[in-house]
Amino acid sequence: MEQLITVLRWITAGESHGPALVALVEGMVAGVEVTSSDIAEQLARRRLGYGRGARMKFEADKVTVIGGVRHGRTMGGPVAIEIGNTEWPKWETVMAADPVDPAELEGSARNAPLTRPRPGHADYSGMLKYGFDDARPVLERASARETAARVAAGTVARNFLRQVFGIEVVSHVISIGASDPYVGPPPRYSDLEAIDASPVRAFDAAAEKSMIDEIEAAKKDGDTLGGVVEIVATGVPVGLGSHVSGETRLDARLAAALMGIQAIKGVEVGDGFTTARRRGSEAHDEMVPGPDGVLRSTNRAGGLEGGMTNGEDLRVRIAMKPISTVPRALSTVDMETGETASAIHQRSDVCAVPAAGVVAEAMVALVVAQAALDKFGGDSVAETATNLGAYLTAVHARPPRP
Ligand SMILES: Cc1cc2nc3c(=O)[nH]c(=O)nc-3n(C[C@H](O)[C@H](O)[C@H](O)COP(=O)(O)O)c2cc1C
Ligand SMILES: C=C(O[C@@H]1CC(C(=O)O)=C[C@@H](OP(=O)(O)O)[C@H]1O)C(=O)O
Repeated sequence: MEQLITVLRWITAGESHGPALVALVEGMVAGVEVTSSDIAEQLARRRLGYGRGARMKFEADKVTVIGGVRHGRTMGGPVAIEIGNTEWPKWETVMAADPVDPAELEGSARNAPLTRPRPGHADYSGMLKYGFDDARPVLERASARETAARVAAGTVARNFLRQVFGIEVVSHVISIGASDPYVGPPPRYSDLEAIDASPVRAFDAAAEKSMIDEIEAAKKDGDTLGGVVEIVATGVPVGLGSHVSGETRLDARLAAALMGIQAIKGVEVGDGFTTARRRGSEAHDEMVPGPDGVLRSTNRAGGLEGGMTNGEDLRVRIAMKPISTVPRALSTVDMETGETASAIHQRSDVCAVPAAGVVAEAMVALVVAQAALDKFGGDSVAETATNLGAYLTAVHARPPRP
């Protein structure tokens, strides 16, 4: 029998302008408290952010939980969540699943073949790989609209982590474009409300102003921006993940999940790139005996050593590239004629870094929940909590107090 490496799995389906997106979460224990409004609340956070495009203003995310939850609690089976696209009526012919009468599509601007691939988007490689003359089927699935489904899946993981472990996940934007980066201590979960109230999801007023100035300047120039986001998980017990192989290392799993978010081009664990410039004596987190076990004087490692959590806050950063649908359209090649052309540009976000932070929180919650279920197992919240309790009793007894 094939070895089952992980218990928790998730998958999404659906296109940007299709009728709906769907998220499936398999392997979640029974008894996790989750409601449609919890999911809607997280989805609303993803839509916020200075610099997002027109679509975010007129579209709504319509949440329906279609399986796995009864009266606000998971039942142990796969959780299925549908997010209706309220834009669907405009696209129901162009994106119809069943064949349509060609006469219905004739003259439709929305159905015009997209043959001028955007440098930086999935258009070009997708057209060649899948043999399409039109980039539509590629961009429909490459689009970060899909991240709404990830946030929905992440809500189930988030609630599980809070309920059983007291783990909370928070993110904040460090910088946008060339703005002055935030330097200071990482936020706590209690700071999340204030961060969400910031139009750029900044933790600091000076950094916020610099980010907004950057977005304004880019918008004026018909340009787009990326940036850096930090994600922190608090309350994580020691020992999630494992050193025994590459694929069980939690830093590797987090990096893969975060890199899987559209437009994310870099992941840093703890002080990552800064640590590479330090000497060993200044790079690690020294240990001292404390009343409740071992204490650390710093957390440069971001709570991860040997692919395992070490009991400190888990801290990772992601680098997002600028949006590739640049209003001042970039040069490309028309795939129909072979001639030089301007890349597709209809509408777009100027900057989606604040939204990417909310998506990254969801991915961190899913990966940490997966690692927690790998370690503690169980079929119900109560069973996982009992297993956790026995482990924590053993952990807290070490080392012996002098
Ligand atoms: C929240 C979010 C919103 C995005 N919005 C846009 C957008 O409006 N226009 C665009 O061209 N790309 C946008 N992107 C990025 C593209 O989806 C992404 O660049 C594309 O799928 C190609 O993948 P890659 O950048 O990972 O190579 C967004 C990404 C995220 C995470
Ligand atoms: C719809 C969302 O993001 C979209 C992500 C996206 C892209 O290319 O990734 C392009 C834009 O879509 P459209 O081309 O239809 O304007 C964004 O609005 C969303 O986040 O819900």
